[in-house]
Amino acid sequence: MRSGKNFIGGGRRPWDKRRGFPVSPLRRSRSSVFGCAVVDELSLLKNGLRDLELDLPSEVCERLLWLGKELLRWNEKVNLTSIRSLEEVIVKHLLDSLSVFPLLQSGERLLDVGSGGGFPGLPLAIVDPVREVVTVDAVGKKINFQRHVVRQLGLDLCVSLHLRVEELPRWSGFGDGFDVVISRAFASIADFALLARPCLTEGGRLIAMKGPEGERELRGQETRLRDLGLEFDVMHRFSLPLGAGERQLLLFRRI
Ligand SMILES: C[S@@+](CC[C@H](N)C(=O)[O-])C[C@H]1O[C@@H](n2cnc3c(N)ncnc32)[C@H](O)[C@@H]1O
Repeated sequence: MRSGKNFIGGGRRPWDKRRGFPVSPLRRSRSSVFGCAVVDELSLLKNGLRDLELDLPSEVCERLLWLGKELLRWNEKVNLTSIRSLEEVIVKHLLDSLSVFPLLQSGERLLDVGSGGGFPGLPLAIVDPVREVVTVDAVGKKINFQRHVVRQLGLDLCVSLHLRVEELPRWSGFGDGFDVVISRAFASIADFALLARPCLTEGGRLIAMKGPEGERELRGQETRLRDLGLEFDVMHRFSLPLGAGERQLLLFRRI
């Protein structure tokens, strides 16, 4: 894992005490990647993680793959994602979610707004289970899935809430708010900032996970963001593996 900073390695890990986690020997099945037969699922995940400079223990990779498979299993009955293959789930959900991991600092309390099937919140909680992660979504069936994952993986510090983010400051566990509020495919930068700003601690950060449209969306919004008490900090660009698209991570700081 990158610099090992955020991962409590060695000794007994939080999930060791879990009962009933469906541990099965990893199937290293060969399969197609977006149509071309190339690598097995574990290699696809590990290669992508390496590109993100994340070196995760095998059991963490196993948990991530389990999440991907479980998402697809539930998706046969409950519509959670438009993605239908495990390869695409690995690239577009797991790896994309984890692209933000190197930007987080150890111990920061994280809120994922409009988390849908749990992205990016659940992969981030799996990789760093000693971080407090709260995910919210307005749709109950999506939160039901997330709660199932949280239970099965014993993610004791991850809480999934069925509510609108506007209601979150009234939640009993809100406390002083969140050090980092993140969203992916949730709303325009301006709307995300408006809704998320009340959830930030002083000095806290917003991270908008965007496609290539991020930079364009940001243009001309600085004054509006400043009026909300937010300042643009930095943008990170990267490409998903296998030509799955450009991504932009836009960071803002509460001033
Ligand atoms: C396009 S999905 C993105 C899901 C996930 N972040 C991802 O990238 O896969 C947007 C999600 O935002 C949720 N949402 C929309 N408005 C919301 C609000 N005001 N509060 C909480 N969730 C909201 C929707 O229910 C939906 O699940």
